[in-house]
Amino acid sequence: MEPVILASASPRRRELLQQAGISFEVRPSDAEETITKTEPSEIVEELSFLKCSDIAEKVRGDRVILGADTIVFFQGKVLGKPSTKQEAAEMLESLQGKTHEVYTGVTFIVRKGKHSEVHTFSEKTAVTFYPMNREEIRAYVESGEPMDKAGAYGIQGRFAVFVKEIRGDYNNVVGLPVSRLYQELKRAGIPGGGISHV
Ligand SMILES: Cc1cn([C@H]2C[C@H](O)[C@@H](COP(=O)(O)OP(=O)(O)OP(=O)(O)O)O2)c(=O)[nH]c1=O
Repeated sequence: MEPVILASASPRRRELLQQAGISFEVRPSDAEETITKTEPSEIVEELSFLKCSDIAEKVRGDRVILGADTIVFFQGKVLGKPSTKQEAAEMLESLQGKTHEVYTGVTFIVRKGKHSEVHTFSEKTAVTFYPMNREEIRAYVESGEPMDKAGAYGIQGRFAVFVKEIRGDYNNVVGLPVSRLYQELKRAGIPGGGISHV
């Protein structure tokens, strides 16, 4: 089978696919991320579809194209990637000491001849932070780690010391629920669930 085409610039998604043994090549999408939904699961599913279909339109042949999107959801608000350090600090100030949810939406399109099958799903993980003081928030923001991450933190980085508890798939927080993805690829009839046994 040809490698999966990953429609994402996220280094975390690359690492997770590598770890899972799913062979892939990268073709990031620059599709505009327009939201028409209100439910967090629908938002991430819609955005993952936008990224995936953007690349699916640009590639030829029988291929599997994969897109994903991650957001943080807290008290009815969607937190994406912060655009300034100030915004990052505000996000962390609101999340510290409390529990929020991380949603990742995944779409993969299976192209066979003239036919395309679209598969979309999302996963939710609840994450609880320990309380953080001003100095801890300031120092973390200064580390630069928050800026390319939804909710202004990376569970896989130095932020780990502030994570009290998680409920659900850890990899979903990092940006790609690989176990669910593997199950869905298998269910869709992708040989070996996309894992190459070479
Ligand atoms: C909550 C959290 C998010 N993130 C990351 C995962 C995603 O890369 C990012 C959310 O932004 P996304 O818009 O989902 O993805 P992206 O812009 O990085 O890549 P692309 O659109 O090309 O697919 O936040 C972490 O790395 N660790 C975390 O703990």
